Amino acid sequence: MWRLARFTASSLGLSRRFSTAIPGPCIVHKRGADILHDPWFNKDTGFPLTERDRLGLRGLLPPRVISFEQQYARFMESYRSLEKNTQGQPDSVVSLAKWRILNRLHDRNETLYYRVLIDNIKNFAPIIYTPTVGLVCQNYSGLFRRPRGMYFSAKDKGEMMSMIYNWPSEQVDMIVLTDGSRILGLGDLGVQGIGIPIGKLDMYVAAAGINPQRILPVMLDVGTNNQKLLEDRLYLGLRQPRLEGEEYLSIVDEFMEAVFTRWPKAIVQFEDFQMKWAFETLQRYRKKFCMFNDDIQGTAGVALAGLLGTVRAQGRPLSDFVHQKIVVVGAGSAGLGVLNAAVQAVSRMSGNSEAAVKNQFFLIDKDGLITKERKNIDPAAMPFAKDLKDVEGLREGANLLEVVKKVKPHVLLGLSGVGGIFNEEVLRAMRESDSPKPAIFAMSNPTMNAECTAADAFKYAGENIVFASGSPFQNIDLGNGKVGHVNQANNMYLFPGIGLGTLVSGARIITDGMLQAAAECLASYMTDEEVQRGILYPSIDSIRHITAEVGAAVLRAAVAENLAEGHGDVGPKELRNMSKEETVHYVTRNMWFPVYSPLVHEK
Ligand SMILES: NC(=O)C1=CN([C@@H]2O[C@H](COP(=O)(O)OP(=O)(O)OC[C@H]3O[C@@H](n4cnc5c(N)ncnc54)[C@H](O)[C@@H]3O)[C@@H](O)[C@H]2O)C=CC1
Ligand SMILES: CC(=O)C(=O)O
Ligand SMILES: [Mg+2]
Repeated sequence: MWRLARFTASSLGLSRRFSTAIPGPCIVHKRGADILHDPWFNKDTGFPLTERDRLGLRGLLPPRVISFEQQYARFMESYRSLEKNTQGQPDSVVSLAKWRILNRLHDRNETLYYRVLIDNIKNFAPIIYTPTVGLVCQNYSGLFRRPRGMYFSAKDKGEMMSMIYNWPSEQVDMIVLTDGSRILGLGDLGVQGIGIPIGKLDMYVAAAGINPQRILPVMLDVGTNNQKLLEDRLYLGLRQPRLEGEEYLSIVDEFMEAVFTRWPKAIVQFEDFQMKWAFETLQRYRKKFCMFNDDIQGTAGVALAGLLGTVRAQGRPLSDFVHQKIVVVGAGSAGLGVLNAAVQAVSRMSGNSEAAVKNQFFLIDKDGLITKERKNIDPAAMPFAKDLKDVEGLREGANLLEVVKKVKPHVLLGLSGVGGIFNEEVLRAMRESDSPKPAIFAMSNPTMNAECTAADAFKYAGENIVFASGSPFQNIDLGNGKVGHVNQANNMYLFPGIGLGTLVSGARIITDGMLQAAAECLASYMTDEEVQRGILYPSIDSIRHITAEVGAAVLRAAVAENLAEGHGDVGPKELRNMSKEETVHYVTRNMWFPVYSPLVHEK
């Protein structure tokens, strides 16, 4: 049962008032200490006297009832004292201390946790998401206190169909799944990669208002090839090399079958799989199950929106995108996803075939510029390999500096996972770019893996650049009142809306059309005035608003493709008849918002 409530702009971090859904009374079958130990129901000292009486809580709590607002203020006070007390300590120590205090609240009282997260998303996203989540994964075995999510391992083969019923929630809407094989730019972290699905799903709750009772972080532990972890006596995962080939795929197949048998309407987001499995599983499942790969498809949409923004920032019409020279550094799942989306966009804009519009793109991997001369070229990178006759003065394997000097690109975009690879020389070479406003996108995560820092980009490539990074950096003070704006080009601007829009449309698959709608929505979100100032993406403070817009765009695309089967009591016909504004309202109405709901019916 759902009631509508109206919240003020400040309580939701939104630019305008809008309605969202809060749960009505829920019936709790537990009693006494079991309720206090269940973070979903727990209100700590906030239980009103009637609930204490009727749920067997009398005497289990100190007598005074503390309001939600007071609890909130108390938590924020503790958080600020922690900030004060850790001043001067190394960043990693401070970040982990902040993660611990948030995680403890998450373990204890989910309503309060998600409320502080939503209201302080700008400050807390870097803790629960990138960059700190990377550090958490690296130290996971030591930080582990209580399990969160589900673990399916190679040893569970044949058991997954029954195991899936061990999850206590009746309904699951959103699953984020990893095999831990490529965690951010940190490589194979095995079972410790579970931190990523947890962080992504926290963003789902904060940004998309997915009900936290209906999320499920999942680790598929098929072993690890990380020798250090295999030798670590505290390592919590399987101590065996990663499964390969059919053995690997049979584990993923079994998991997918189990999930969709129990929850046919769930959505599975694949996250941080090494490239070969990222592409293979996407092809294998995308027409069969409701799933997408965030690193390939979410990142592509966010990068494309940013690339279109850089055209507008140059004061040029969007159609000029077809003339932009773009160097992509990193030929992995993310880099190739971006290139595929960019090629599709240019092909649409120019009316030429995809094969005919690749000249403006240059792809570099660990062995330098990829050309047709390359031996054993990865099939996924093949379409972007340069013909040497089209790149006069460049050679197979040309290094990044040579390529930048020769091509003079409008955009230099890094998805290599290699920190600092956009060094002083490379950044200085971008001063000779053919663009009046060269763009530098250092998209690798976490911060230490960014291709360059914001400060270096503005210092060496010039104050006139447009800059974006995958993890957050502070804006740069350029002196004389001028500010070098730092954008966060991160798939967090799209994946929550892709998931939410798909969920409330009731579509059973996620198509290119739905993903394209998401990217176009993000691309058109900023005003010309903002884009001229180098602001390509909205502030994370307005993440719920942008997610509602993206979700509605995804939903409308699903309707247009005749895929929307409806959700809850809203059928396909009603979805078809909704105006654009009504779809945004409908999506927003389906967002969960954390408030204490009554646990007993009023007499
Ligand atoms: N900002 C965002 O939203 C996102 C950022 N990423 C980041 O992108 C990075 C890469 O992710 P994936 O593509 O999935 O990884 P991947 O492992 O599939 O690909 C990495 C690519 O970088 C290349 N590379 C390695 N060393 C290089 C060097 N020295 N010079 C040039 N290229 C080099 C490799 O050859 C490979 O092609 C990670 O750091 C990840 O965190 C990924 C997805 C989204
Ligand atoms: C942001 C993200 O998905 C990544 O770095 O892998
Ligand atoms: Mg990822």
